[in-house]
Amino acid sequence: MDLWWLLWISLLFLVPFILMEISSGFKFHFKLVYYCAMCLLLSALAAPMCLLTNGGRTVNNMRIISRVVRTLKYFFGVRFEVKGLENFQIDGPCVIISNHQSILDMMGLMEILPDRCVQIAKKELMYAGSVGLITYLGGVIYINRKRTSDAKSIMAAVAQAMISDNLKVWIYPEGTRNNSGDLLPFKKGAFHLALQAQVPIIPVVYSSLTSFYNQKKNLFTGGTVKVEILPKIDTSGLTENDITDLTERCHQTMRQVFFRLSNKPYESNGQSNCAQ
Ligand SMILES: CCCCCCCCCCCCCC(=O)SCCNC(=O)CCNC(=O)[C@H](O)C(C)(C)COP(=O)(O)OP(=O)(O)OC[C@H]1O[C@@H](n2cnc3c(N)ncnc32)[C@H](O)[C@@H]1OP(=O)(O)O
Ligand SMILES: CCCCCCCC/C=C\CCCCCCCC(=O)OC[C@@H](O)COP(=O)(O)O
Repeated sequence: MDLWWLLWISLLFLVPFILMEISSGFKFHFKLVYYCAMCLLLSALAAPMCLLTNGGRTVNNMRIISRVVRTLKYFFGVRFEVKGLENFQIDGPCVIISNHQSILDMMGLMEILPDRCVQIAKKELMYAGSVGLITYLGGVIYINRKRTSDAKSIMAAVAQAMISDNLKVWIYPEGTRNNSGDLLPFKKGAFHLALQAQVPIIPVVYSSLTSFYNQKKNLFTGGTVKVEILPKIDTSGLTENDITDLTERCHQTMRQVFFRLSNKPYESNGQSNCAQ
């Protein structure tokens, strides 16, 4: 008899827990699918607008794309508090580096995207249906992360194009999405690029998304993202020998701002600053 009571009582607690788990997991995955579907839909809407306005692949399409993608935040209850927009107001090209936490970052990217700015993306994105098409039309530069020599020669060509076409280039120096609540070590491509083109670097930091978007906890609700555009870092006169220092300096600065914006105490003994 005692055993039966125990069983009933544990069921009383277990069933709602299991149901809650299933439904929150379901809700999380449903929302992610909804997000991807919205990206595909908005890209499919933006593509003909780009083609009709600008005819083909050009950075001018980024204006249309950013305007369309900015509507996404209203569907997902995400808000942005932006500081330092004036730091984007520099004449000529530059390399913009920012932290990359999830596919939701496309909203934060498009929220503040300056004029004449293209992004570096993994080549797999080209095959993401209408999203692939819109990235192509916007002039996104694709790299093959599995072939360092290819990636390097593409980046060298980008350095030339930045100068000749007056382009800003947006790079996620962590090289992959990272929702760990810290920054990954930085890869050096962005810094080589800035030095080769002799252009400044503008760091942009987004606060941690983990309070409202967390894959481990199946959490995806609405929330506010703090964004800070930091003052430019000059690279004139620097040489290849300064790359490691420069990478480390940018990583440290951005990591401090990341912790501050995320209301977390700064841990100075975090991950090594440079990718090995
Ligand atoms: C609604 C729809 C939305 C619409 C969205 C539209 C917008 C879409 C936005 C999409 C957003 C999508 C976002 C995304 O898709 S994020 C994923 C793709 N992006 C990136 O990976 C960018 C960051 N990665 C890098 O910068 C890497 O360094 C690259 C990729 C370049 C190479 O990486 P890899 O792992 O292969 O090599 P390594 O970094 O270990 O380096 C190895 C060695 O080479 C040296 N080296 C490196 N580079 C250069 C260079 N240029 N010249 C000379 N040397 C160079 C380097 O110092 C090192 O040497 P040492 O120092 O050890 O001696
Ligand atoms: C007809 C073919 C249909 C294919 C459908 C593909 C489904 C994909 C649909 C929507 C994707 C919406 C994603 C928005 C753009 C996200 C860009 C992005 O964040 O890429 C991740 C990349 O930064 C780093 O990748 P990894 O973390 O290294 O991995």
